[in-house]
Amino acid sequence: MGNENKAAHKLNVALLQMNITAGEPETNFARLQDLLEQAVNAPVKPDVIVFPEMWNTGYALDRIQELADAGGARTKEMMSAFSRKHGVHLVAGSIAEKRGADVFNTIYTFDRQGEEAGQYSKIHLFRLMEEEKFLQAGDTPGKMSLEGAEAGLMICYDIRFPELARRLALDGAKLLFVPAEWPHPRLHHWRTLLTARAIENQMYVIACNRVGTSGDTAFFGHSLIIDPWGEILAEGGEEEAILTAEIDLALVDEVRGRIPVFQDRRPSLY
Ligand SMILES: O=C(O)CCC(=O)C(=O)O
Repeated sequence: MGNENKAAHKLNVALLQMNITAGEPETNFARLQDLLEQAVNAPVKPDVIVFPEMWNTGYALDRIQELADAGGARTKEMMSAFSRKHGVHLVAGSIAEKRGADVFNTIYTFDRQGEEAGQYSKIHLFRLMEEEKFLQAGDTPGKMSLEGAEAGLMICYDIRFPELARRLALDGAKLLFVPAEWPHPRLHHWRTLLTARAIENQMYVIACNRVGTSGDTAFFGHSLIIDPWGEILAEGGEEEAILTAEIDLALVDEVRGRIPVFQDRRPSLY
């Protein structure tokens, strides 16, 4: 397994900042499998691997009913087997998931034994990409457990809603995972919002964006791993890449001790 000697609170994180071909799940599954193999065969083996949003179909929303993964079955089978084989946690991006007559934008997560460790369907659908016309919104905040720590799950547009990240932090999250398909020209918003979520909640923010183009829309990558003090530990460029960083969960408590924001809140006033 490789990482047995590390302190329990230290984790190596890898982000698969991949290109996604809209409407071609076969191409995307093959690409993802290739990147996963690269990630687990790197000199420093990851403890947790994160993928971008809607990586199976991209934003082929007009065909999403036929393209979405029914019950997430294909994704779950592949990811469960991979995480078990390699003893790695997966935050398996999000996929277009067919559930009954509806399609959701859903994250599945898996532990080192290949068991499902929590899931989340996007709560805030993004009108600029017409998500609300084709997708059903989730109605429950997303959480997973990671080596005994709580982590929150959010997807892309969700980061514009600070209340959701705060709710997850109040419920015990020390990390926040954010799969995304965030396009140009809003790089400034992406970096600022993610950094703010990390600083205000004194938590790790681990955000995996896609690269490449889809129609007229260009996605800039710039996946980010941000520590609870707001320092950027890793940031992607605009090309396909695997980004890595070591995180130390002990830093969350240390930063929360440095500035006691959670003790000083006055929720009765606002
Ligand atoms: O909020 C934004 O600017 C981008 C959001 C987005 O692309 C999404 O949620 O898919």
